[in-house]
Amino acid sequence: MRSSRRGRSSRAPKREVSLIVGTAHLATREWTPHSPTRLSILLACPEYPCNIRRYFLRNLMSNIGTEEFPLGHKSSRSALMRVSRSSSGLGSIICSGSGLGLVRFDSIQKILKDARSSTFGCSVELGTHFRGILFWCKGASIGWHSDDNRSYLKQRDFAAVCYLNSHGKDFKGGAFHFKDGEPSSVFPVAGDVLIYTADDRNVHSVDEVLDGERLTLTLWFTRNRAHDEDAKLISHLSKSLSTHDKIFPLFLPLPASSNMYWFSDGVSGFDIRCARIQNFGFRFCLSKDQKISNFTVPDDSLELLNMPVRLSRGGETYSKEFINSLHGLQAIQFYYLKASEMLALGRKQGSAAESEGIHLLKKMNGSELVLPCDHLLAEKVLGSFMYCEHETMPFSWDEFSMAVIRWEEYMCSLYEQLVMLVPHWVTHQTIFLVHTSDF
Ligand SMILES: O=C(O)CCC(=O)C(=O)O
Ligand SMILES: [Fe+2]
Repeated sequence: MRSSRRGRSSRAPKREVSLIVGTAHLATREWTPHSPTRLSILLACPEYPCNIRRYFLRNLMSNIGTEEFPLGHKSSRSALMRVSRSSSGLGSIICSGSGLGLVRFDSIQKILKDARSSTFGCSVELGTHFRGILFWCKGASIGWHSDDNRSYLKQRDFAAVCYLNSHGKDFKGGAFHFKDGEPSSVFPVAGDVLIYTADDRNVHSVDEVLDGERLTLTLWFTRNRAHDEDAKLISHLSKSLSTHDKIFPLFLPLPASSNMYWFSDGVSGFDIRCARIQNFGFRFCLSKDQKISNFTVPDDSLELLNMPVRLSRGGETYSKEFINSLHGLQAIQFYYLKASEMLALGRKQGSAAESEGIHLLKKMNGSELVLPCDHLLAEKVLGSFMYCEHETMPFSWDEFSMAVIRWEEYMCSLYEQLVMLVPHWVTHQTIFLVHTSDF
């Protein structure tokens, strides 16, 4: 469905260069324009507003690991699928306890800020009005619009859309179009970044997502420092770090209320955590303690997903207790992301899981949680892409155990980075990339 069709702006400068296509080099943070002539026109523009209105960088983020990036957010976000498009802003990511990706947000933002100032010639220090991961479920689309097209959005000056997964591979549909100028269409590929001015020189739309889930990291930059979200976020983050002296309360996902994960079409419904876990072939089980003490099942059985759970698969239950269902889901997602590496590593090292003392409790009948989940509806809403992703992957508990250990190591390393970065952010009141030599 298309909406708010708008004409081309009279503000468009005469000597306009529509687009620069370049290849970014992450190591040096430089990029090579595919057309040097265009670059010299670009460099001749001293101030904003300048002649460049958009900028398309292929492969800017490929080395950053786009698939890992949304991992924490994928499992911590709530459903909010009534509108098909949901977002996990940095604020909500921190508040949900899933601080993962924050460090990555920071490095990506630095690259984008550099790209923006060299491209758009904007000499004013820009603040970040919003950065977040946008999830586009099946059925999501957005009609013709410019990103500052509401009075409350006027503070947006530049948009940067970083594609975290790929058209054709991860989702169908979901192509991006500019109403005029080049490129007229962009078919997202993980790692590509599109930067454009938020005004009506860049009227654009996104086609309906026909299947799968489209993921972007979207940032809006502002010249009005009063709308910079950094100060708020830094204050929240430094409070969290000082309150929690251990990594886990900060990094493990704290669930929202259960109805936030519930999707209903009015007749039946499903819990997004259940739908996702069953897609991977797992089931949630009661924790050991709940079995031993005469645990009373809460009236709303979905509340059990906010309590410690265990995971089972094919009639076997894994002994580790996860602090809640989102924590278990994160471990599963990490396993599938890293499964091929784990397989290779496992073959080299033998059964690392056994040496680390992880055992399976076999055939624990009766402890599986019976939860309401309409799988046909889940498939209809989330798309069949979700249901075929992992079918071909052979599963191994040993490798799963290794993945759980690696996941925790990975969270610890991010936490350590955060502990070093936050004091710098507090001093400068901005989230920025601090070089390790400055620590
Ligand atoms: O995700 C995209 O390609 C563009 C998104 C967009 O237009 C928006 O969020 O305003
Ligand atoms: Fe937009």
